[in-house]
Amino acid sequence: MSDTGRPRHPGTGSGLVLEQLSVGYRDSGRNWVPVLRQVTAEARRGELTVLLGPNGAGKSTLVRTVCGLAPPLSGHCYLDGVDLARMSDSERSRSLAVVLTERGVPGLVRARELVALGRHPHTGLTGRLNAHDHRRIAWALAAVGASDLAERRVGELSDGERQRVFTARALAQEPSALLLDEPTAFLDITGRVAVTSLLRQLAEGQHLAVVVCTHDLELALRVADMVWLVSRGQLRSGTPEELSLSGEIGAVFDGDDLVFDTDSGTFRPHGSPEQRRSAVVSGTEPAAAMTARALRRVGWHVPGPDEPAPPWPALDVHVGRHRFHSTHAGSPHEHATLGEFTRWARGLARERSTS
Ligand SMILES: Nc1ncnc2c1ncn2[C@@H]1O[C@H](COP(=O)(O)OP(=O)(O)OP(=O)(O)O)[C@@H](O)[C@H]1O
Repeated sequence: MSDTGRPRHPGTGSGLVLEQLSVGYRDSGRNWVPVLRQVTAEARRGELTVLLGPNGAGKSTLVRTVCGLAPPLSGHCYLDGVDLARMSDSERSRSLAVVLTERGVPGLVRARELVALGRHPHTGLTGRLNAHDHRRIAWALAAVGASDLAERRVGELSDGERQRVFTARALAQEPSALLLDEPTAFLDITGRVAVTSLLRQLAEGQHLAVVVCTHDLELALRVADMVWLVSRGQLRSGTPEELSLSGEIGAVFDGDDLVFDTDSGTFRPHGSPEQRRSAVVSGTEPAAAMTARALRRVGWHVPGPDEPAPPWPALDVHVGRHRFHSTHAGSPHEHATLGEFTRWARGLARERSTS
């Protein structure tokens, strides 16, 4: 029997298990339309599992079903051997914490108060926090490196800081599994690397099954223990290397402008030299504008303020207050001065025009 007193499913271990699960949505005629059919996969405790797939593949529909916001059309989803569909709402909210993409936050709430909401499934009807609850809130803030943000108002936090606080709220629930939808969506390169590494550490350190739904393909492939790849109604699971070598990542994501390079495990633009040397620059002005200018001078194609950004830039640069952060072929780079960065970018542009 499980901690909740419910029978465990014999074939399932710890973590989140999808078994022959079909998920879908209700159309305007109130009929259920399947999006993913009979998928079977496992997200183990201690591991970071990344849910990937092109737009419209069914990632959000799967997340909604696992969270209990939509019923499975058939099949099961088990958490630590217990069928989530058979859990009460309060049981589910104690075991499974969900961080959805939330931008509309009551700005006046302090970070500590927001994290305290994570204790709600444990505090009973009174909602009164005891010493254990307070310890757990402080622990959750510390676990995401946000103790110094505790008394700050949530509305004043940066996107990256806010993401940490929402993750702390989920951790305060003391869940067995953590499910996050696009946790890096509004972050710059540094923030994306930091949040992804944090989730990796939490999975291992807290022995949680962490499932992250993201479009951040290259970063995901670098840090994921397992990938759930959804496309055309199916889900394939495997390590990033397995899915790269089998050609499944390429089959799903290769496009007119982009090809998956199995040697490096990253995507590269193919086609015109402009695509191969396309760059985007964000960050503090006027340094960002000067950086774009330096990049153009050494051979990069950087769109002007009124031009659309390339969907898959070969070089993604963020100009911080004291450093230049960039991502090229999935690897982060850092330079202290614009001169140093420009020399590095010039070499890279030459490489990319000959390779
Ligand atoms: N309520 C709905 N009504 C109509 N179509 C829906 C509904 N919910 C989902 N769909 C359709 O189901 C498919 C899967 O949608 P879903 O949002 O799960 O994809 P996704 O992988 O999360 O996409 P994205 O990466 O663009 O967020 C899409 O074709 C979508 O249009």
